[in-house]
Amino acid sequence: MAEIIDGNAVADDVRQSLTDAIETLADAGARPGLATVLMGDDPASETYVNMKQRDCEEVGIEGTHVDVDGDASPAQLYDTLEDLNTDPDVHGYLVQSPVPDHIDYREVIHRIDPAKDVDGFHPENVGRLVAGNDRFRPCTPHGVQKLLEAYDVDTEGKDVTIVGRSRIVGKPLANLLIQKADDGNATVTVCHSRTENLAEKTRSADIVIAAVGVPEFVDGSMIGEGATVIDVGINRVETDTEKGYELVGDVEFESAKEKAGLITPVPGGVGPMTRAMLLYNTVKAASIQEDVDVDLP
Ligand SMILES: NC(=O)C1=CN([C@@H]2O[C@H](COP(=O)(O)OP(=O)(O)OC[C@H]3O[C@@H](n4cnc5c(N)ncnc54)[C@H](OP(=O)(O)O)[C@@H]3O)[C@@H](O)[C@H]2O)C=CC1
Ligand SMILES: Nc1nc(=O)c2c([nH]1)NC[C@@H]1CN(c3ccc(C(=O)N[C@@H](CCC(=O)O)C(=O)O)cc3)C=[N+]21
Repeated sequence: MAEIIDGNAVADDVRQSLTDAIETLADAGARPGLATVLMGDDPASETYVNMKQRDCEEVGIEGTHVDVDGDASPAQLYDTLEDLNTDPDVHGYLVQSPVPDHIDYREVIHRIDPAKDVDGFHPENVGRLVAGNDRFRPCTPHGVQKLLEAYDVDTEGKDVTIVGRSRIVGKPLANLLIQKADDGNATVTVCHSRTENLAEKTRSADIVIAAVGVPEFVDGSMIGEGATVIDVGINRVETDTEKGYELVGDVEFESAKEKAGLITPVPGGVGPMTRAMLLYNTVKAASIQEDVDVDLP
């Protein structure tokens, strides 16, 4: 029976250690600023953006939010981005995905100043990461690394199987875990919808990371005895409850926890870490732009 990883507690620790860096910045007369941009009115996105703003308040980051009408033209959205690129009080910002169908998210990312790209999605930042010279690690992959570190799960020499090869989770995480670095040095297998014999690849792994977007895709039969299981998935499944939905991961928690040595829950696993690492990147962005050295956790 697995030990359950407490993502909220590790995220709290990250936030706590960031407050020292934020104080150092304050002593130098600088306050880190993060802006969130939300186009349209996707309810899940609204929840996340609100949480991100609350996180900012908690640690002393100046949070601002920009709502863009769901019917606005690409040019109108780009104007908003240009304003943020030139606003000296905004050290970092993100455009919450998904964006409406008439907007090309790739084009949006191109227009974000790479120095303010706290999601780490801009091609310049992706290239730097792949080259082993990262500036902003994407928040979810970085959060997974921090969770593993907090629970003393060494990745060096270990077999890691990632299910999912997305631009925002699977691919950058694979790149980070194969880096020649203390929090890398793993042997990584990346699975996707065309993978054959997927269960064999997860079953033989020391660490299984699920980022599939399919509720309960990975079950206990696909997990090796004692493995570490990281569930990145966040799926809203409709229920009869007052909220109307329940959050379900990409791992079938009940069967997986019987096999795993360590496992993340949903909610309370990777999600809070994603938000904590966004604050981390914002503090890093402010430190670079304000030319103030800070200690980052
Ligand atoms: N906790 C957090 O902070 C975050 C959570 N998420 C959650 O993580 C999950 C993944 O998100 P994201 O990476 O953006 O998802 P995407 O939909 O972009 O990618 C899903 C990946 O899973 C693969 N896949 C889908 N179905 C199967 C299948 N049947 N067998 C094998 N592989 C499959 C896809 O393969 P192919 O490439 O072949 O299509 C793709 O590579 C979602 O639940 C999302 O909500 C996302 C971001 C942050
Ligand atoms: N530009 C951009 N950057 C993102 O980082 C980004 C995005 N777009 N679009 C959507 C995904 C998803 N994502 C989550 C962040 C926090 C939680 C989170 O905090 N989850 C909590 C609970 C959330 C709840 O109660 O609804 C938990 O798992 O415990 C989840 C998911 C960031 N994303």
